[in-house]
Amino acid sequence: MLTAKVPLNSQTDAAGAQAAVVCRGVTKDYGVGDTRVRALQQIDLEIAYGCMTLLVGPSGCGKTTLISIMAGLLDPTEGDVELLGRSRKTLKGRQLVRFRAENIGFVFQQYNLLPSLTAVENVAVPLIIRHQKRSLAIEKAAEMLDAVGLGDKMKSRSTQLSGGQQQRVAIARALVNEPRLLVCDEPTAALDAKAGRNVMDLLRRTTVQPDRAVIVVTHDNRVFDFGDQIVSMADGRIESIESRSEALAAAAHH
Ligand SMILES: Nc1ncnc2c1ncn2[C@@H]1O[C@H](COP(=O)(O)OP(=O)(O)OP(=O)(O)O)[C@@H](O)[C@H]1O
Repeated sequence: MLTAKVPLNSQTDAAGAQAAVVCRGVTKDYGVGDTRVRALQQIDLEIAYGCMTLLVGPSGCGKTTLISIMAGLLDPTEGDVELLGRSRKTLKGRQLVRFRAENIGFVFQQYNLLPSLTAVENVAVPLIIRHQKRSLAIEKAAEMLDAVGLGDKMKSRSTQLSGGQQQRVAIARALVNEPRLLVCDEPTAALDAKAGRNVMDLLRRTTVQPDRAVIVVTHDNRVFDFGDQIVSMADGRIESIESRSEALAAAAHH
């Protein structure tokens, strides 16, 4: 067991399903006084376990702000957030940093790989930071790289990899701690259509599990059919929530 996981969430909905993240009345303001910008307004949202949730909407509608709050990176101005069964208000300072490191993985549009390290060393970084023995960390990282289809690129540096391959290394790095919540901000934006679909397919295969949840912010309508639920935002609010079957039916009518 690599990480101390929090116990399963006691939060249940009417159907008895558990939610990985619950937002209640979440509002976020940036700045103060005349410069104040209300980025989120009264967001109520549940992110179910076992699902990939896509967060979509026009530029500036608040997607990055909302996932930053759901990933425990940003405090809401008002409202409650429950993260993997823990009230956000009970997580402060070093405890919050540790909770994030143990439970939440991040994948960004920019892969943020360290160019002086090999692929396997990049994937091992989160384990080494958490004081895993180097040889064990490299072993675990190699398994993860294999799982994302890069078993033959262990020793490659990022400059020798394609964009899609670098994003797969970044996904392996985000998954090496076995996070229960994976948060991805525009993971396919820098990729061509085929590499984008490969990355989404990989995210689904490796992360959609009964005790995990994945949230993906995307502009990329080429990947909408990968989501189990599609949350559309506009102007800091949630406009609609569609399940996979509804989204596919709507797409078929266009
Ligand atoms: N640090 C900040 N300070 C002030 N305003 C901010 C800050 N970050 C975001 N905003 C504002 O909050 C609103 C929501 O921004 P956010 O980045 O969450 O939107 P987004 O939907 O992710 O946009 P994009 O798709 O362009 O990345 C915007 O009006 C933005 O200008």
